Amino acid sequence: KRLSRQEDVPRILYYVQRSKEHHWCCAEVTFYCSDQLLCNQWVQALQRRLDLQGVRPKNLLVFINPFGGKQLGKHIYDKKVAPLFQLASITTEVIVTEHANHARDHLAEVDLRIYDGIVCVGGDGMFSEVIHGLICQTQKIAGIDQNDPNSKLVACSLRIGIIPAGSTDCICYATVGVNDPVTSALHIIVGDSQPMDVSSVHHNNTFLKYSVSLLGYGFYGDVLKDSENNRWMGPSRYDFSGFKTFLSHQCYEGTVLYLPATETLGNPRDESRCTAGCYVCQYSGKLLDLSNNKQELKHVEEDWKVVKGKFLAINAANMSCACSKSPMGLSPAAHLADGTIDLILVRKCSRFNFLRHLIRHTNKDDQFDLAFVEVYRVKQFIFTPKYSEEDNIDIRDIGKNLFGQFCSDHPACGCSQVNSNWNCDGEIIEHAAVEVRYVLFCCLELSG
Ligand SMILES: Nc1ncnc2c1ncn2[C@@H]1O[C@H](COP(=O)(O)OP(=O)(O)OP(=O)(O)O)[C@@H](O)[C@H]1O
Ligand SMILES: CCCCCCCCCCCCC/C=C/[C@@H](O)[C@H](CO)NC(C)=O
Ligand SMILES: [Ca+2]
Repeated sequence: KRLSRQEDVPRILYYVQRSKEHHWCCAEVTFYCSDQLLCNQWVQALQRRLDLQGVRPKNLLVFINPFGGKQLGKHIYDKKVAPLFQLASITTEVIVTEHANHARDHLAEVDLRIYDGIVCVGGDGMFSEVIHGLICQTQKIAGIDQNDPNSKLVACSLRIGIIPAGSTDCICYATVGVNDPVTSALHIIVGDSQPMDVSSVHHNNTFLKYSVSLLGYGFYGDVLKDSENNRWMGPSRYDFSGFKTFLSHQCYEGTVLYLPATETLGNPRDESRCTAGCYVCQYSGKLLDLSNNKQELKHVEEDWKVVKGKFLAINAANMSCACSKSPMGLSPAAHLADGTIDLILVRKCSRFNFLRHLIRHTNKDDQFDLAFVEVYRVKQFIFTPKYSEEDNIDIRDIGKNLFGQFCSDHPACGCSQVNSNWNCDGEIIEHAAVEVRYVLFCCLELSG
């Protein structure tokens, strides 16, 4: 950069600048050149360099959920993201969703070959819609039956970017390190990518959902269920329902069967923290490729472990699940793409002890260093509630009619005969009995 003379042609070069704690911003430098020809040569040479990179997207399909989080999705996209895409010469087709599952259904059908990636502006629920549409279309084309829990899914070739505009934004936070729309837009522009583990949830050999962040039964299932009635509160609905759910102190009885992940590196209580280029994920990725290409590793019955009991929470974390409320996450050492799930079992305990565990989600203390908390790194698990789901409906109805809340029927135990439901990336799964397994790490995220 040098001082401008009147006849000089100004050219602005925009670049990514790192600022505080994982934040990125767009900075610029202005060049002045009196030789027009030389100036154009420079611009063309730089453009050629950028084109050669290949990873940068040129055409994106953007979904905006206008009702996620504080309902600012459209504003965030128009004011903070679209101008950056324009500067980077990225063309976009923008769809503002009109109803829930609009993005999922569109993606399941549309010809995706013209796009270099998909962007979702919203929260975890919106990201979940997008991966469902994308995975479903990919399996349909490949003739894969998603209902068969043993099906080998085909990897999706498109990357998904998230512009955070939801309430928790845990998938964005856990992958980028922060939930900032400008940072995510810049990661998308430079073509960053991050593989992510995807788990499938089945019930009686029927496919229910895919999960990429948290699958939570008990506490997080009940928080979500209650919070859906208070969507008008925006993100604070989770605080309100969290407090109510904490006070209700419901525990749920059932059996967990799990298959420990023995071939991968690390364990849920080690000091490793998954970041871009993580060696644990790279090592595990190679192993997974090997076992996929050769023959499936056979698991004998003895490999499965059983835990029976009364649980306040069963949390299955595919990734750390870090978010602004829990900066280290529900499972700080979980990996984004190692093919495993951290299964956290919180057994029945006093309200005080449960509060100690919850508070440790928000600070750096070890939330697993408590006698009533167990954590396992698994490839697969099955949960069977003590009370069958058919009986459960009857019990719930009777309970509601007679007492308003069924748990008051046996206060001494504090254990509910009503089942909880699963919170799957912020979406409710009504079934309590589920079979969950790692299925693929295909969905590359642009904001990595
Ligand atoms: N136009 C729409 N009208 C109503 N619901 C929508 C619309 N578009 C998407 N949805 C649904 O809104 C739900 C919540 O969206 P989203 O995840 O973006 O926000 P959030 O729930 O506030 O955030 P988070 O998931 O991070 O807690 C999703 O389940 C999605 O299916
Ligand atoms: C009384 C103190 C209580 C403190 C509890 C703080 C715990 C915060 C943990 C946040 C949940 C992180 C897991 C993310 C789940 C998302 O998939 C989901 C949808 O966005 N969000 C929620 C809240 O269910
Ligand atoms: Ca994982």
